[in-house]
Amino acid sequence: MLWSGSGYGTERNRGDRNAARQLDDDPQMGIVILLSFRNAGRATFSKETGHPGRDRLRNCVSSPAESSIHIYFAILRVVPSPIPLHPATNNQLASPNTTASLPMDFSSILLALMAIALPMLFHLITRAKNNPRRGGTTNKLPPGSLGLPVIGQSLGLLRAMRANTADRWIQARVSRYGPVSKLSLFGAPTVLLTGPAANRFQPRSVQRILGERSILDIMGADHKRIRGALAEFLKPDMLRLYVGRIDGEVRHHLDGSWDGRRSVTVLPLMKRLTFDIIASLLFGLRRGAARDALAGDFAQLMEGMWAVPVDLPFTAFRRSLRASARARRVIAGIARETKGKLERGEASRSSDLIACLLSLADESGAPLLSEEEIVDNSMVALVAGHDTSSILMTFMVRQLANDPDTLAAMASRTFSDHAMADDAEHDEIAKSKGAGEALAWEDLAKMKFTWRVALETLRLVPPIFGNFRRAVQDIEFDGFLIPKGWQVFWVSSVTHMDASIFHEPAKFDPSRFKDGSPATAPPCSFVAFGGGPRICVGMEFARIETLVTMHYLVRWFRWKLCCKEDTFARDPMPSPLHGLPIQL
Ligand code: HEM
Repeated sequence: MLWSGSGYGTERNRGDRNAARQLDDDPQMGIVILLSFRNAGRATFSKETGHPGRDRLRNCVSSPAESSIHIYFAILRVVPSPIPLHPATNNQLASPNTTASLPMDFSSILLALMAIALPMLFHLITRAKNNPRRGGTTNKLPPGSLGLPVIGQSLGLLRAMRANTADRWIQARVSRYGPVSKLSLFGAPTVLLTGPAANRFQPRSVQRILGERSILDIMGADHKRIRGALAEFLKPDMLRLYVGRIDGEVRHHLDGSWDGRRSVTVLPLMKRLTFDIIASLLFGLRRGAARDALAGDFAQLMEGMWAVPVDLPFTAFRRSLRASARARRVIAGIARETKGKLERGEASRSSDLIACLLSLADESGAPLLSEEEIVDNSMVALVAGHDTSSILMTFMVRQLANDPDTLAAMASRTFSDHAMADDAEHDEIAKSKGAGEALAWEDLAKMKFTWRVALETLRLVPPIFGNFRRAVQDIEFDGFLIPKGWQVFWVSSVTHMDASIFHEPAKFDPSRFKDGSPATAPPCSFVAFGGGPRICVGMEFARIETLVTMHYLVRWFRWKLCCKEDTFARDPMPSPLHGLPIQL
């Protein structure tokens, strides 16, 4: 529950500078956690080699309270944690050896001392302010205990996450204190909220790796302007032009990386496929060395997004910043080239995202977005777009491996009963196409059941664990006060697994999305794509690439899971055991 930034790591490092500054300005800042998005729950704690895991977890929070959280995690970094490795993954906790490999120079020692002192001070100040005997606001704060200074309930939660029992951990709090409760996490006072109503807060974010002018970092009119610009390209009217190009990427990928193999590992392949699709559509990058290099840079960039934001040699964060700088140079170069092409009439607004953004002008005819904004938001779209859909498709493959009825409703159960499967929607569509003919927009409209399967998969395993919001003013929530400046965090599990909203919530039942959304569900109940003014702007894009990919997968392949143990971890994005190896 500590990762943020729409789950793309987009907020992890945000506000590193601001955080410390704002903490000074306002010692009362804290975190509010909205437990309304699914918390599938397990954070892995990794090697100190820059692998995501613990590094990721410790850095994803970037709020006014973030500095104390980062410092808290710095403690975990220099002091070996007593918490054991979760057996289900290869990820390891930092051992004394791995910590010993850290450069324990003066800055590390200073960091460690600050790590201990600042959160404690912060905790004590906040506690004092909230003490009723001192005229604080405790009487309006929710029930619950802040626990021990600095540590609070953090270790209990972290342990639960690593054991993939965070859902239960949270549910236990809800049973004990009700839907709104306070606790202390990572050195900051925190409020847990549950229910659809909790999904309606405004986010804040700052992002170091993706740039300061990204949609994730800005608010108000600027957010509207940039969102409007991205939506211009990501709207259905525009995307319908690209179904053929996506179809080409999918078929090329399946031909090259799946066909003729006896087994494949799904998650990394899906990541590469979604990267290729998005690089092609957003940047017009064709297959080849430039695209491969950018894919490498993005993989490195992603690792650092969940790393401690300490810009020192050999850290994942430093590597990520460097990869980000390289990627930005490439994108800036593409933007310059595209500008030239637009001027010479060799490209049009609909060529790709960059051409579209460059073509937009305000009422006075001036460019709507600055060059920096174009680069930053292209970076966001690339990160946001490929790390999410890839997870959705991976978990659909996992589901279909053990769910022959769902598979049969999508395509024939086996290749041999093909002729009998008249009602299977992908077989129906295929019958209407000529050999090798690409799918078209109209075909996607017929894939209703497949999209329901996707939505149900997203309900059970939302790629985005949650996101941060910040109270821009004092808020009354359910009779309790969320003070201005407190960070608010929503997670999806409680809402998605709420039996009063989703009947038999643990059951995989695509029919609950028959009309596109659960018939009786209140607004903000299905929140895999978020909700409100920050709802995912790439939803339609995700729908298209998912449907096209699933069409060819279920028509061309049958598969079995290789691992007997069918588990997944939150790393912090959901990640099936060993990346989901399957036998084809
Ligand atoms: C299955 C796939 C996807 C899922 C589950 C997903 C989920 C989300 C979620 C939960 C948010 C945050 C909403 C909030 O804070 O309330 C979000 C925001 C966003 N998504 Fe997606 N997303 C997906 C695919 C995509 C794709 C393909 C793109 C781009 C091509 C994209 C671009 C964005 C952007 C730019 C935002 C920020 C919107 C804003 O702040 O106004 N997403 N997404």
